[in-house]
Amino acid sequence: MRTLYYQCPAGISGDMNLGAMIALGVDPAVLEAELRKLPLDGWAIRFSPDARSGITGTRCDVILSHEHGDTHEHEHTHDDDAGHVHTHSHSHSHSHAHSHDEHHHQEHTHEHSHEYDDEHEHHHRTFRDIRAMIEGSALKDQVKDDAIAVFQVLAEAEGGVHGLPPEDVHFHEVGAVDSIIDMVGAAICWDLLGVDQIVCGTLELGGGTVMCAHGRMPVPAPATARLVAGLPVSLGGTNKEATTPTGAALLVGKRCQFGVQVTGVSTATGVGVGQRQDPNLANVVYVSLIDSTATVAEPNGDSQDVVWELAANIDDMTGEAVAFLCELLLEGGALDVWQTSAAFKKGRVGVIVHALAPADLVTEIEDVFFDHSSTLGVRRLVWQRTKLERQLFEVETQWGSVRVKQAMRGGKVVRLKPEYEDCQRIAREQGLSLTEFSQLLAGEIFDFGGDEVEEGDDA
Ligand SMILES: O=C([S-])c1cc(C(=O)S)c[n+]([C@@H]2O[C@H](COP(=O)(O)O)[C@@H](O)[C@H]2O)c1
Ligand code: NI
Repeated sequence: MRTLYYQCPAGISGDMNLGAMIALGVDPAVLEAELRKLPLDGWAIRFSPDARSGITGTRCDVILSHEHGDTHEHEHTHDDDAGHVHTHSHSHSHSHAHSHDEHHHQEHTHEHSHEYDDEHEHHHRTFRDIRAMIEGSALKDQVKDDAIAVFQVLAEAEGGVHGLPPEDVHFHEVGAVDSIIDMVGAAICWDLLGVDQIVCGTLELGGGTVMCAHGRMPVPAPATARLVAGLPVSLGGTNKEATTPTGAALLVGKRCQFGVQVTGVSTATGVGVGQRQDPNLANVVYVSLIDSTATVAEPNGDSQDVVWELAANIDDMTGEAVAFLCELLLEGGALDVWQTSAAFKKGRVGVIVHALAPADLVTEIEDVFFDHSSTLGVRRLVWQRTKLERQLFEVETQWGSVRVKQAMRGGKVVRLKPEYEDCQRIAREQGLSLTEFSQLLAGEIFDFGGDEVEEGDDA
């Protein structure tokens, strides 16, 4: 299970997220090659080292060129307090394409005076258009699903604000090419990083007001406010727009879990730098990749990992039904399954069924509990586990082949255990009790020279 853990004390926006993804290790050339699978022209993407309030990280700039043959960079600075500060001396204005302030543009002056239909040239897009474009591309299915999901939640939020069905939401700024790149780019990066889930602590929204196509609006902007309803947020950490609708949609659309515990090994960290210098707080997002299945080597040669214990109280099932449940839990990938006896309320005597689950199978094993027991709830507990190094060997004995599990500590063999299934098979064949056979075998296996064989992880 690979978790992307977002810390957003200065909020999040689409470009901050992409900067963090590159800082985490995504190859910018691979990201760009994937993005080129979209039928979009007139854009380039640039990543550069930068810093905010002394915190270094990666900054993302999406550079747009006009679609009418001009090749100059389309770089605007938008200051959310001052409104649009860039100057266009030519006649068109394309307010929809101006992502404000945080959105990767720098001040510029246009000297030319061409005329064109702004709505047409800049392709104002509905959510329906954007979804069709993504669906029709050669992107991976997982990427398409995530990209559409993040646009979907944004369309629902914008639709709620403007009184439109999500399909018909007209993505003003958000429909601009740079926003599509932010959203689809995020989906590509999550896929490249092998992310299974994303988790976030408290999300800072910011404060003050912001200028956009609707005029001056409060922060959080109405779409952001809708997106974060029900989530743990903080406000007023700065008087700027900290979390944009795009940033919030990325988290919500990817079904981010807020405030939950994450355990595992931190394999990479990345800092994404926002466009704005903010005197009140470092305008960056911190993202860590946590691998819950990774094993950490300890100095003494042991290794550590994390396992989950799932448990359910069962007081109304037959012994046979409980045994069947335990079998299915093991078949479902539980590392171990055991029962403890307990007396429950109303004088009911029953069992607690415990299953030890690797981090990447917690949901599947929980499903087995719900599908095959009468329980109404499954408890979860995370354990840090120290593991001895283990090997499984096949040993040729005078009675046939026997698998033997060997545990090592500090380079020495500290346990040797023949596999029960092999022992009972041979005990039957030889007409011996299990104890008798085990004693006969003991003499042989302490001096074996077997071949290592594959074993599944177990408790
Ligand atoms: O132009 C529109 S419709 C618009 C709507 C809203 C709402 O909340 S509704 C907000 N904004 C502002 O535009 C910029 C860019 O946002 P991105 O998500 O594209 O980064 C930002 O300041 C929004 O608050 C625009
Ligand atoms: Ni809007």
